[in-house]
Amino acid sequence: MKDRKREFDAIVIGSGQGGTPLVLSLADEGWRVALVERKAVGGTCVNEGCTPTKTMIASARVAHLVQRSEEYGVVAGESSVDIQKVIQRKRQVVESFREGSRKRIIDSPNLSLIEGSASFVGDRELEVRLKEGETELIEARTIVINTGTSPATPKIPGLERVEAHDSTSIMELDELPEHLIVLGGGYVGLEFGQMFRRFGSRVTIIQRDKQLLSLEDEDIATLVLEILRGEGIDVLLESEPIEIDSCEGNRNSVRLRFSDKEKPVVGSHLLLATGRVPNTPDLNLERAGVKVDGRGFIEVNSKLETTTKNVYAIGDVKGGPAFTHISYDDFRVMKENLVNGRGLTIQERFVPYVVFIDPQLGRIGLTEKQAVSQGRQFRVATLPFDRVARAIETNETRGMMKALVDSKTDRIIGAAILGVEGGEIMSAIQIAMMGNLPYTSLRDGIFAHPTFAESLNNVFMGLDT
Ligand SMILES: Cc1cc2nc3c(=O)[nH]c(=O)nc-3n(C[C@H](O)[C@H](O)[C@H](O)COP(=O)(O)OP(=O)(O)OC[C@H]3O[C@@H](n4cnc5c(N)ncnc54)[C@H](O)[C@@H]3O)c2cc1C
Ligand SMILES: NC(=O)c1ccc[n+]([C@@H]2O[C@H](COP(=O)([O-])OP(=O)(O)OC[C@H]3O[C@@H](n4cnc5c(N)ncnc54)[C@H](O)[C@@H]3O)[C@@H](O)[C@H]2O)c1
Repeated sequence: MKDRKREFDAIVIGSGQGGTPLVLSLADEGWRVALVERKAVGGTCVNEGCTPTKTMIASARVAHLVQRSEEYGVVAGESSVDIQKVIQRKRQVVESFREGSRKRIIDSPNLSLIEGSASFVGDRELEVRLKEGETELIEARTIVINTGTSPATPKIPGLERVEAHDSTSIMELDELPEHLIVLGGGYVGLEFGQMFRRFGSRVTIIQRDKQLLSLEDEDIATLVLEILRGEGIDVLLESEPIEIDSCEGNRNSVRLRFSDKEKPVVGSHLLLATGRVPNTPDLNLERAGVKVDGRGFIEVNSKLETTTKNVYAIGDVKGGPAFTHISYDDFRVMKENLVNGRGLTIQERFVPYVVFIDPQLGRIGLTEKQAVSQGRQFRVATLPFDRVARAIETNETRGMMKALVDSKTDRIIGAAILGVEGGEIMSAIQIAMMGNLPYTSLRDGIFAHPTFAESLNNVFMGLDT
């Protein structure tokens, strides 16, 4: 134990997507700040989430286009994927992001980076088990928890006896899986499933629910299913293994058993993509009086205040939508409230997101099923991508656009864009929603030809017929 307790104006636990900009801003304002991080600066997004996956997905898209080159009249010859080079490229991008972030932290006056694992001793005091083995006590009048989540491990008999990968370890494989079994048909399962299929692996996705991407509308989920099956991915719906074992005499084989009626699925590698759990058990939150919900997520009000005065929680650890841009918005709220006493809340903010399969699924606002359950009066506009000029010209016709418009106000209340650059087109719709424009502004707006955005004219014209 270090003998001197250090005191700060604020301590942030976890260098996630909200915590890192928050410590930099507070230090900039002259606060004496400590950032405690137990693994790597940059948190999940930079080291294990968005950055590495989107870098590898870019490689997978190139592999896919090479395989399709003859459709464009280009003869590319034999091609293969060098997974080690793919991984090397991913490591370089991650390292550049992480080191950039680390340098900004280290160079910031008033800011101390403490590398170790923090847990509460009291409501203003933390003990940090430092990486080099010692422990240190630190104290502050303001404490912000930004500790994120970790991959969940489902309770399935036999799982402990096989080698199972999570979203982090699957990006560090020595070789391409011959047959990857993906358990879970959510964001992680679909992004990795398609990626490895495009790298050349056989892929089977096993999903417990009756559709992929459980929260999405059925028409969108069905189209996603068709697209993935069209690329040769096996998808089992309403399937949940009851037991897992390894095939006798073959260390590298996993076998998933289902109920008696279904055949077992055997593969070379297993990826668990069944959700994430909050990083709260190590924090000793009860010593600070900070309450968690039944799943361990920290309870906060709309100002991100926990049940303990001057202790806040931001990002994934508070539950709710788990995206980098949401954690970053928590930072904006936190900073304005701490520095300028503005009393901002996270109520009624936009929650856009993109599932980075190819074609992408960009989403904003209500789904149709949410709009129905809220009793909203609305109209639905749809347009298949094979009626979009740019999509035909670029031979990327898979997908559809779907938008919901309030019947009384003509305002757009939700959209799902499943198509190439779906995230960018969704963002254009989001800007219209942010500006509270009626759908007619997009129907009648002049957009450059031939862009994907131009098809916003056509999708909303559908409401007039
Ligand atoms: C495979 C994958 C792909 C993803 N892709 C996307 C995407 O494309 N777009 C998107 O918006 N989101 C994506 N996400 C989600 C995104 O990564 C998270 O929403 C985001 O990182 C949340 O950040 P956060 O601020 O909550 O904390 P995190 O980024 O999770 O960081 C928390 C930090 O706290 C540290 N920590 C935990 N406990 C302690 C402790 N006791 N002491 C000290 N430090 C501690 C951890 O080591 C970690 O560094 C993806 C996630 C995964 C897993
Ligand atoms: N593009 C992005 O923004 C992006 C990408 C990756 C991850 N993320 C974030 O990470 C979080 C975690 O993603 P995820 O895909 O792990 O979780 P998820 O909750 O999105 O999906 C998990 C799926 O696994 C299924 N499942 C659970 N247990 C199962 C079992 N035993 N057998 C079969 N199926 C089972 C569930 O029905 C669910 O559909 C997401 O909520 C998201 O916020 C975001």
